[in-house]
Amino acid sequence: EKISDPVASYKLIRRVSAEWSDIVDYTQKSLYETFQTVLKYAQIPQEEDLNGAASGLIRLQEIYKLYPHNITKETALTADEAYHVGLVAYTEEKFQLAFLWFLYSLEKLTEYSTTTRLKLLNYLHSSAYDFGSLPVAIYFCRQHLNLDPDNEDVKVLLNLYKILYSQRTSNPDIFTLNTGSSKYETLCRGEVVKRTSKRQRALTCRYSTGGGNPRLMYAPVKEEVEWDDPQIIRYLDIISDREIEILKNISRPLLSRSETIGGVSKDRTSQGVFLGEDYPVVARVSQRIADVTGLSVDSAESLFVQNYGIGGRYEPHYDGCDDENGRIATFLIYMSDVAIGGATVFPEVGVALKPIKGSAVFWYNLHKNGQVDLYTLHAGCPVFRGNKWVANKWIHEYGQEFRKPCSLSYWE
Ligand SMILES: O=C(O)CCC(=O)C(=O)O
Ligand SMILES: [Fe+2]
Repeated sequence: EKISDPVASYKLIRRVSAEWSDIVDYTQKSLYETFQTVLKYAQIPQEEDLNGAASGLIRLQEIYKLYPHNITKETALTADEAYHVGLVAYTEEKFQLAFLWFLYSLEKLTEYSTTTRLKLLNYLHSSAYDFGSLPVAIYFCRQHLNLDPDNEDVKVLLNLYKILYSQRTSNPDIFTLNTGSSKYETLCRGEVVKRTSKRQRALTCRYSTGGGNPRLMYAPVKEEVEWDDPQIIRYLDIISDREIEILKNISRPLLSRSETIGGVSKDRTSQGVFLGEDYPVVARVSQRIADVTGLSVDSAESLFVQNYGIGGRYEPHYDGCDDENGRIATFLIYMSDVAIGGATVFPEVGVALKPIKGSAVFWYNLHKNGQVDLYTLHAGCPVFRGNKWVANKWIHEYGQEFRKPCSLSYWE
């Protein structure tokens, strides 16, 4: 949480996961039982966590168009570390990034590295080949053969690459990254769509008492329209720094990997926990949500607190579904600022919402007729620098009959 540089964070995870097992081995021999118990239950990063961190770096590179040299500007990786990131990219079939990491590793190679030149050359030509860049594959294959002239397998490969090269016309440039061009990725990079002046005029702000709610009369909330259709409202200063600290402190020891409908997934790399109303601060936040939105929170889900680490993200999805008592609305509270990245984006409408600590955004996922509003597709962009904390309150249909009545039109 304290480390904001993604590469430094990767290195720390790597160090702890590697060195910890040495400490464990060493202390197995000790007689101190309590120490052993601590070791057994401590949550020390495992190989899976380390691979996850490498995968996070790769996702950041893809979205923000970062070469190994860009992302390691502040913190360099060693040849062994870069080799590991390359391997993870390779297993994810991201051959161009794998290639660039192997190349970086080659540059950083020293006599103390565990990784060898031979291994790297082997991966360099395979990843260039897999990417479709045959001249580069041939170049590194020749280098490989220079170093290991009797290797028959490599000779066969070199011939194969040559034959394929003579037959192929396309030759993609493996040294130049192309950014993902999906709307989601564009928005995450901050390439905002220009707004028409009519649209801009609709984006107003005001103090609101939630339609004369007694609890808000003396302390109206600051409300900003972030988008008009679907309406996305931002509430500023909706939660205090002290409440945020309490929520984080309650959540920290309880966090576990968030899931999607299909279970744990690469699409959603955050940790989360549902907090019950028996915590006074949670009950207070729920009441405030009910006050400002004018909706009932009786049928809502418990508050879901989430933390996103390196490259942590939630790929585009809908919160709502057509079920009876579906998630009619989302109230998303930002419990941290994020130095770079981590915006909530709506690719169908071209909106990017920056996390602002203490603020919240609110939108309806469902039309009045209960069907999903397809414009509410949204995503949490990868966190590039810093740490992102949010809390979600998903509000459901039951209980809103008189607060958000259906329309007379079936289509509305
Ligand atoms: O973290 C974000 O910005 C979005 C989170 C989200 O969409 C969700 O948890 O459903
Ligand atoms: Fe969502």
